[in-house]
Amino acid sequence: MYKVQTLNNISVKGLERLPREQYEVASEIGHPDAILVRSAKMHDMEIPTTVKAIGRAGAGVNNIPVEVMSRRGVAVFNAPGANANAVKELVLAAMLLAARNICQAWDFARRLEGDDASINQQTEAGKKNFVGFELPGRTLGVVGLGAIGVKVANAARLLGMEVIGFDPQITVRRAWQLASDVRQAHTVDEVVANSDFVTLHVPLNEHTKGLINAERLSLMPEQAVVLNFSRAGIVDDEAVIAALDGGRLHGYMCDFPSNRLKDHPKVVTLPHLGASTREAEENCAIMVADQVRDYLENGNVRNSVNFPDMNMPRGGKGDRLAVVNANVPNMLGQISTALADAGLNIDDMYNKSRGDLAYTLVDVEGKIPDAVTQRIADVEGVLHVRVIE
Ligand SMILES: NC(=O)c1ccc[n+]([C@@H]2O[C@H](COP(=O)([O-])OP(=O)(O)OC[C@H]3O[C@@H](n4cnc5c(N)ncnc54)[C@H](O)[C@@H]3O)[C@@H](O)[C@H]2O)c1
Ligand SMILES: O=C(O)[C@H](O)COP(=O)(O)O
Repeated sequence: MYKVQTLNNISVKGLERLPREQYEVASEIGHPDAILVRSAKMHDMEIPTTVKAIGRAGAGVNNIPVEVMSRRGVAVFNAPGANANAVKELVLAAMLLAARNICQAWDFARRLEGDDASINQQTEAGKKNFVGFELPGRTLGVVGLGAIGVKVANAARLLGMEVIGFDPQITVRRAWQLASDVRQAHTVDEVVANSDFVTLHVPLNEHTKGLINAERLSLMPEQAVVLNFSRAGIVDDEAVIAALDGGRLHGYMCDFPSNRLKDHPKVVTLPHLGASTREAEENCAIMVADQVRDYLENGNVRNSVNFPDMNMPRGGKGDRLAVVNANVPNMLGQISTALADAGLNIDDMYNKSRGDLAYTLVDVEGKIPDAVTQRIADVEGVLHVRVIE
């Protein structure tokens, strides 16, 4: 029986992928084999030594101590693209909210008092304060052309906007998906200097923290709009507030409320709603549950952020050994010697590396005795080893 701990609400559609006969799933559970999580912060959490996999039912993994997990040989998975449409739709909504001053105007309308004739009179007198602008012909700058950025860029083209994008590590797959008339920028500065709207779709890390700062805001055209549906921290809140108060920025639309931001008249903060659609929650949960299950039951790896992709079909009649180790010479030699010394014949073997980490699956004829597993676990550089029956 595998044990899976959930740290957030994970869609039942995903949990249903873990059959009850084989899986015990609960928010509180001893000795879990895997953890399923959304945005719960795991950096200060004591992660049990029994954990072999962490599945993030979503995109961003900045809430997970990925490097620490890599050193422990724990695989971390996410659900790339599974919530991209949900975020795209919210970004489009936010662009329209900003362009037409909808939140401010709605707020005005909700505060109207008096009889209907008076409300009508106040409406007609007040509407001049909310005159907006239209999207066709305006330029949208997209920083980060991954699953979400590409969808936002393509949708903006269909709305008649010019689009300029920047992503120095764009994948071939995303480049194929991107509308061919999206202009390529070579720096973030080039994006911000040429965009009426700038939208951010990059992970939060040491390179993207404070990506939109006072200097970059000063390059933006007058009355531009910044959209941040990626992470708090990618935008310097103080710099944005200064740019809004100084009249350079028209608005700041984001998914991350804070005391400084939430009541500002030119800021709209939503409560981290980007991925909060039924469809996205289901997509993410299903994708990550399937991946974690395949890893626990077969050792296969798909959409991990720290392990190499690996898919070795189960054909053999014996045990499968899964070894996570440092990516250094002679590890395979030591693993196969330990098996050979125990008289175990290798049926199939697959080894791949990713950065400092290497991962090996070995199918043997017969059962692997505990002593052999222990001998391999004791090899210097082996981070984690397990036998899958
Ligand atoms: N608001 C929400 O609810 C919500 C939902 C989903 C994702 N997100 C956030 O959005 C981020 C992006 O999600 P995604 O699914 O598009 O991820 P993704 O991995 O598909 O795309 C990220 C892209 O950013 C690019 N990139 C990385 N560093 C960059 C830099 N310094 N400059 C330019 N490009 C850079 C990468 O090359 C990649 O193409 C996630 O990491 C997450 O933090 C938020
Ligand atoms: O990175 C993500 O996928 C989003 O921020 C979604 O977070 P959530 O799963 O907590 O809604």
